[in-house]
Amino acid sequence: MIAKISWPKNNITSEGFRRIGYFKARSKSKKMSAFIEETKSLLPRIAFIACGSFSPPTPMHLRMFEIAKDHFEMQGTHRVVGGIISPTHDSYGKKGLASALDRCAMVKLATQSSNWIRLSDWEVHQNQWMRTQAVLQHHQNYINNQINSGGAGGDDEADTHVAGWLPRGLHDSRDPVHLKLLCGADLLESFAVPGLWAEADIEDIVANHGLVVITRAGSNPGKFIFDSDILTKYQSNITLITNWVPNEVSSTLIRRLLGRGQSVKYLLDDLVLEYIKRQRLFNFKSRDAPAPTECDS
Ligand SMILES: Nc1ncnc2c1ncn2[C@@H]1O[C@H](COP(=O)(O)OP(=O)(O)OP(=O)(O)O)[C@@H](O)[C@H]1O
Ligand SMILES: NC(=O)c1ccc[n+]([C@@H]2O[C@H](COP(=O)(O)O)[C@@H](O)[C@H]2O)c1
Ligand SMILES: [Zn+2]
Repeated sequence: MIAKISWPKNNITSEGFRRIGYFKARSKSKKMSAFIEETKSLLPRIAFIACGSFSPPTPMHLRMFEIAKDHFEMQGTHRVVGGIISPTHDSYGKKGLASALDRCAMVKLATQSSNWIRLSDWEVHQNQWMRTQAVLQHHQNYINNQINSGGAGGDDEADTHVAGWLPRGLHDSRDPVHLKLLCGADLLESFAVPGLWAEADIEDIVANHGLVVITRAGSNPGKFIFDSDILTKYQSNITLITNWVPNEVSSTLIRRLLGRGQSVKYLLDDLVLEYIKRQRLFNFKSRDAPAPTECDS
């Protein structure tokens, strides 16, 4: 309990002076933290969007966001106000892609403990697979509309309900929020796969949005940027961040272990794992399950 402090009246004792000093120091440090908060609030606001399969979401997908947020906040250059996970459309058709419904449910569970990373299911609800540039543009436009209208709507999603992926505190100020694409180094390197990405999209992403790349084993993003004229040209818009605590977990490895009936506990969020077991995703085989009898076949 905090002791009640009686203020010295006329005859100020040495104890009184000590207390006055204490209050002065306290108000000084209060002023200082208010000053720091005010300074922070002047920094440009940014948010991240990660596009991928998330089949299933792994702790590394979430770590990417934390690593990126730490980076910008420690540099003291930006305020990170939100993180968005946007699973790709079912028609992306990649091997091992669970249904959008299941992937979205798993992302929701995986982000339950975060107060700033959220699911956007906009991409999966489109009629077809969307290019990443279009996904970025949609979310950026939606954020801009929300800010300009003070939260009163602005486009299709807002007409019915406010999108759940919008950063909390978006309306704390009218300052713009700049959305950057967050990815691992392997996604950056996929820019070089012939026919996979349109050059105009790559240029728009790096020139007008910005790219935040987290290192990943087996990739050399610094060299990849050096080797590309377009990426070198817009290098100032690409933030390359070294992950000093790498974890080579990947959705592919999780799917492989699950399919073999091996444990993935501690590699995956418990809630996500429960969901996978319940829905029997990824050929999940339980070693505890009774051996099939003749009647089962
Ligand atoms: N361990 C990791 N380190 C850095 N980035 C990662 C890591 N795992 C995934 N990412 C990034 O997360 C995003 C989504 O990736 P994706 O859904 O393909 O995950 P994945 O684990 O690579 O899955 P898969 O094995 O199915 O390819 C991509 O930008 C990818 O580079
Ligand atoms: N041209 C493009 O915009 C393009 C090409 C390939 C993949 N992608 C996206 O990149 C992400 C890659 O995810 P995976 O690493 O799981 O394949 C997905 O969100 C996919 O939609 C975009
Ligand atoms: Zn991948």
